[in-house]
Amino acid sequence: MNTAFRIFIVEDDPTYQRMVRYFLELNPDHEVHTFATGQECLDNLNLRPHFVSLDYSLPDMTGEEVLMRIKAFDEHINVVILSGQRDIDIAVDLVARKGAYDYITKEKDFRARLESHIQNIKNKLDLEEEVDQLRQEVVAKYDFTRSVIGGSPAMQRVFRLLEKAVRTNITVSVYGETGTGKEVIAKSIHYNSPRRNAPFVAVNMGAIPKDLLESELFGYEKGAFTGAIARKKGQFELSDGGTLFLDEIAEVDLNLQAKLLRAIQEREVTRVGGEEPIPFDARIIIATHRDLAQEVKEGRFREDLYYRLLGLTIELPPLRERGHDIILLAHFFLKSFLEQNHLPPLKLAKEAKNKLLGYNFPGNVRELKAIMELAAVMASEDEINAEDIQFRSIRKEEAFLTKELTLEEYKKRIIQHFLNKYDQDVLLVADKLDIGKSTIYRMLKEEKEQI
Ligand SMILES: Nc1ncnc2c1ncn2[C@@H]1O[C@H](COP(=O)(O)OP(=O)(O)OP(=O)(O)O)[C@@H](O)[C@H]1O
Repeated sequence: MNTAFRIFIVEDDPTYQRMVRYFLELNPDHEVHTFATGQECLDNLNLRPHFVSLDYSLPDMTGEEVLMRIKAFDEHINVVILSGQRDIDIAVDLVARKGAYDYITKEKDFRARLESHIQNIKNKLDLEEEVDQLRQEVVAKYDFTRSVIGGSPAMQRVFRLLEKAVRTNITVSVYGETGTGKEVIAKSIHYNSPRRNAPFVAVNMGAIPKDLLESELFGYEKGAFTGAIARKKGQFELSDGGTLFLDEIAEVDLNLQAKLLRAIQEREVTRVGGEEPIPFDARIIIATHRDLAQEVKEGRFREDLYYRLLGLTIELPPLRERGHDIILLAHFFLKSFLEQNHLPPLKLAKEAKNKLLGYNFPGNVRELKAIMELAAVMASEDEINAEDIQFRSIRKEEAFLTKELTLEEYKKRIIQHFLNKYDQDVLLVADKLDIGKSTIYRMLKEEKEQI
């Protein structure tokens, strides 16, 4: 702890009071205050003691009453009851039911026990401080103005939606190819929302075997099935107060979809093998790389669940459509990798940038991250050159020609692709494709009219 550890001794026996004060003050980190009555102690609670040693029998009120009023003032104050032999039963009850930290009897080992309690409470407070600090760090990490990198018009649109999403509890559905950052977006929403101090729980529906998914989501009661040796909470319950991120939602089978719908609609779950409905309060964020509307059309996804989950829709564009973001992200990943590995800075050569800009990134941002990390390792001297950038994607490029469009439609797609790639810069795209800029303007006008 950085500040003094503040101790209240509430004790009407002056000899005891002096003795306890003496040995506790031997530790220079302790700030000790003594009070002979319950009222005096209560009057000074604004000093915010970390620890109160409370004699059970005081002249003006019982230890129970003082305890209750301390807890009503601030339930985090740790109170140890000092009791005589005849009050032990009451003291035990105060620990079990009224929130006292423990009780001590005034016997030989009294000093050792008091000191051990104080040490435990200090450790507990240190841990709480550490957890708080870590929590702040996570929150700062997911401040989306810093953690989600992107300056392209497509990502600016995403940022505007993120700002709207964090203000309410609306369900959010995130669509995007693999590696486009769906989970990063979900975390950013959580850590920028008022729910940031409650849990963010992510469940990858595609990664859990089908027959385990239900108990994973909803939990189970002891004896619900062979192997259920103790009751277990499900992810819905664990996300209470926070955010539940259901990744790869399209992978859930129709049977479980019905149960999901019920849970989300009623805002309560029933554990497998249980009867009692358990309410939960979590914001739901879903993600998929599939076209969920198409899944509905083909009968693989329930229409009612689809509409329930739709909420605010965020479409993450593939990296190849984010223009200069490729370079922003490349620098970002390069810098973090070098920092994490305590390596000196590296520049990114122009040819290396051009090589990156000309690639279609089937694995999206995740692939770029891996490429940059490898490039940092491969680079000699202080620069990453074109040959340090290695593409090893195992995914095929989009099967462009299998779509069977008309030549005119292909033309539009190609122009649109280049517009996205070069941040809607018509002149640059006209130059790259070697066509007249009026062709592009005409196409854009036609599209507008169709809308
Ligand atoms: N805009 C971004 N800014 C910074 N990092 C990003 C961004 N988008 C993605 N990343 C990083 O790329 C990697 C992949 O992101 P993430 O896991 O969120 O993708 P995903 O779409 O959920 O993937 P999948 O569909 O495979 O589950 C992560 O390391 C993530 O931190």
